[in-house]
Amino acid sequence: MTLRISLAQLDYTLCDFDGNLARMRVAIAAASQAGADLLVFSELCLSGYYPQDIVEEPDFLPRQQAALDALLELSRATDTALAIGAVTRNEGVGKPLHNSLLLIKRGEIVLRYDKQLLPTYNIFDERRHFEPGVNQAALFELKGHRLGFLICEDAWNSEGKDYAIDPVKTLAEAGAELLISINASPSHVGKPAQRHALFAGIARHWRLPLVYVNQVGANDQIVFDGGSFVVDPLHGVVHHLPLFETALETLEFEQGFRRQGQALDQAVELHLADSEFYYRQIILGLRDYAAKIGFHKVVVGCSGGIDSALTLALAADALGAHNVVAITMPSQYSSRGSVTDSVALCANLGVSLLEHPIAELVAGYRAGFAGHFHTQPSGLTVENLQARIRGTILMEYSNHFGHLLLTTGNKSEISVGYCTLYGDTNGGLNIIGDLYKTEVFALAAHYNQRHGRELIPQAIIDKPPSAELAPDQQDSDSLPPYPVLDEILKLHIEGSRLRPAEHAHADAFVAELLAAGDGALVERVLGLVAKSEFKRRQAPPIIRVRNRAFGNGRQMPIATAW
Ligand SMILES: Nc1ncnc2c1ncn2[C@@H]1O[C@H](COP(=O)(O)OP(=O)(O)OC[C@H]2O[C@@H]([n+]3cccc(C(=O)O)c3)[C@H](O)[C@@H]2O)[C@@H](O)[C@H]1O
Ligand SMILES: Nc1ncnc2c1ncn2[C@@H]1O[C@H](COP(=O)(O)OP(=O)(O)OP(=O)(O)O)[C@@H](O)[C@H]1O
Ligand SMILES: NC(=O)CC[C@H](N)C(=O)O
Repeated sequence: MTLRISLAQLDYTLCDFDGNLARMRVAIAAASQAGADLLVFSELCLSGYYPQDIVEEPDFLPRQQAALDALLELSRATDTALAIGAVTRNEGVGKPLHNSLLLIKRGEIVLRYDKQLLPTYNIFDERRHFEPGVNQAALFELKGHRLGFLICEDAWNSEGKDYAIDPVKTLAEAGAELLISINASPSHVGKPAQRHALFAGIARHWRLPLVYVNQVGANDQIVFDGGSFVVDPLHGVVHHLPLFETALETLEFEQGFRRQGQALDQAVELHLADSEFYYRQIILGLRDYAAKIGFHKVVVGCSGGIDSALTLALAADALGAHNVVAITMPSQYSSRGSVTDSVALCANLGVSLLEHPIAELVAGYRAGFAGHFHTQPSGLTVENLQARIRGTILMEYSNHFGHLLLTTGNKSEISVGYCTLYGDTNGGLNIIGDLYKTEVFALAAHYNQRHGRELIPQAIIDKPPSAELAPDQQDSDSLPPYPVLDEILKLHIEGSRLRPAEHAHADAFVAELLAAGDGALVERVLGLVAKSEFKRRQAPPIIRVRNRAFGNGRQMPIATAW
């Protein structure tokens, strides 16, 4: 018999139980209308993924229960069964909670399954809160189809993780005929293709079709790209929902999948060029961060350099140009281009630009120290003073107008600590902090291409990177050229987590440096990375776009002899 399955790819706000329930209610109405037998939501959909230590708050479970009760009530009015994710209580030994799947039909929970493989690596920390489920085949028969349920990491055993159990095997051997996987799978460059390859392999190996539902949207650093899909054992992934957008779609399943009566029997490829992927992930990341917190406008220091230009351009697309304010703060060391290029950039983007010069403030500060320093501060102290005065001015605009300050450091600078604490590191969110400087240039070029116009002036893209904190200063005075620095950093920070092609490239590049006797340079870079951990610990959250981002994806001590 034909089974109609709806896939609900929704954007949940963490612990907004009423709001999440309202989103689910709309999906239930649409799926019922479409005659769905089963509506599949994503992992932990009632609370959103991942509520972290909020799950330990005494009123977390009662508040989630109220939403669940309302959902059970809603489900009485429809024939559509609902597969949802929720935190449940563990009545046995171990951690007090489970990460569970509940199958709901006509007001009853007809199946409960507790996630068996709990990811605890990189950005994940599920073992901190949850006890794994015991080896259990979560089977349920619906319209003559034996469905087998999984929760996200349950299917990732084959990814070199070497878990002792394989929930997919358990289900296959117990006689599942169609696998249903609910997920909260964070996005980074290369991830959608990785998922397709993994799940196509599973479907082929076990000769089982599969439905994969992911959430979409951003929660702090983490962005979910959605991209839910269905897999046919012969053809691989035969259909996917859009990336970076909410969606609800109803498919038919009998021997294979059908969409609006058409058989889905062709493999579909999902390919976004890296720059476009970064663009879409960052836009969604900023938009959701601002919306979920309640910021409407952002403020950015505009130096006439590439980092602030790209930050402004992305912010203008994410929030609307009228919601972005740029501030130019020329000093005695600022090039003419610093202001003229800023004016051109902001005019192109339609962003308002305010001028707030700092020369007098710097002079006043320097004079104020002279008595105690027995000389006026100079060198690095004055470089940092300028950055801090700018950082303070930006925070004053943020305080006064209530705008979110976007900080503008890229991954290369953040890696080696080439930034001033309480200066240009000030801010509430960093949207380009997981892009190496070479990727910042590539994304700026892509941005212009995407808009069919040179919105970011070529003069900004072409100028040599400079902090402009001292006369004729260039980044290359203190750092190796960015194409060299970035390859060393990629290998050091991301290593085995790089995509194969990136890994091979960085590996060969660094091997060549070492063969050319540049071992000291590599050592210096590694030393700078280690020494600047204290700055990263105090830095604003970064929207994650690569597999290993700074933040809780790379947890390093500060006071270490390593
Ligand atoms: N392990 C540790 N734990 C806690 N605190 C530690 C610490 N080590 C140093 N510190 C503290 O940190 C201070 C040094 O850090 P900080 O004040 O930031 O200054 P610092 O790292 O010495 O200098 C900033 C560097 O960034 C460059 N910069 C600045 C601004 C923008 C750009 C750009 O192109 O974007 C580049 C600038 O040219 C300079 O080379 C020390 O005085 C000390 O107070
Ligand atoms: N003259 C300035 N006016 C306004 N903001 C500035 C100015 N100089 C620096 N900033 C702020 O400090 C950040 C660090 O800038 P800096 O020029 O030192 O180096 P950068 O990392 O090359 O960044 P960018 O490419 O944006 O210039 C800038 O992105 C900007 O937000
Ligand atoms: N929520 C999860 O279990 C996520 C882990 C999984 N490996 C993923 O990234 O897709």
